[in-house]
Amino acid sequence: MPLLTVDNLTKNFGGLAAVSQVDISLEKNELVGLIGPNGAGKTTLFNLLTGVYVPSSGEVTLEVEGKSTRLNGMKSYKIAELGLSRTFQNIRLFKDLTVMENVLIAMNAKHKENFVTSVLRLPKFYKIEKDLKNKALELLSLFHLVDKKDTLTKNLPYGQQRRLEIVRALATEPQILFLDEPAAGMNPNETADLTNLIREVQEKFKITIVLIEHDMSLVMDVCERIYVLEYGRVIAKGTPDEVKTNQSVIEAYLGGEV
Ligand SMILES: Nc1ncnc2c1ncn2[C@@H]1O[C@H](COP(=O)(O)OP(=O)(O)OP(=O)(O)O)[C@@H](O)[C@H]1O
Repeated sequence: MPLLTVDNLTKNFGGLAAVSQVDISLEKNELVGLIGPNGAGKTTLFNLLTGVYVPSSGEVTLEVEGKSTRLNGMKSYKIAELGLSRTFQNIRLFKDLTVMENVLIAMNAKHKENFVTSVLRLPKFYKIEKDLKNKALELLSLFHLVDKKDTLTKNLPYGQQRRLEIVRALATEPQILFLDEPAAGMNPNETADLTNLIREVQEKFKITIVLIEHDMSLVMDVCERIYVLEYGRVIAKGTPDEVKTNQSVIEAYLGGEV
């Protein structure tokens, strides 16, 4: 059984089918790319899978420990609690909080502690807080951000803000992580560094990662499987080699290098 099954998913905006009859399946612990020309429906698909939009039709089913859960129409926070986390194309951090505070807020959303324990500051509260801080430091260290932990987020260079977005998404301990153009605006060195990090994260945390990315070398390098969208429909899927040589894909990219 796949971890996530997307069946015949459609989202209409007025007369426009931004996502149309999409079938996708995600296995546990795989790295999957989602590519396609501008306006193909990639972000809309992420928005449907993470509860930002309600599908017009179709099914999204999550399989956890033998139990199927239908995600259609579920609120985003509920979907996040079930282990689907994401980053956004436009960075959405708390700019006036420190790097560490941004990570801790994401963690607290997951670890809603007993009210009495937190209000009365019982010993358990301090233990939980210490554990969360250690975990946050571990994640920040993986993303080379530990020395920035007390920096206000708005003062971080752009590339580091993008990395912090991923840390924050990981802090919720997701089973599936959706990354929406994580390398957008990065220079080639930062992109290469990010490619390695994405791979490392997937291996270390044994999670499924879905990546929307315009940087083809990143997608081809890092993804085991790729889905290609055009005008809201899946026009191809397969390994990077299969996708690269697929005629519909080459045409969708106007004969450009894929
Ligand atoms: N909220 C909305 N209301 C109306 N139309 C929308 C809305 N969101 C997206 N669209 C339209 O749906 C289509 C798919 O958009 P989407 O942003 O999902 O594409 P994309 O593949 O992520 O594009 P890009 O690579 O440029 O980010 C576009 O034609 C877009 O204008």
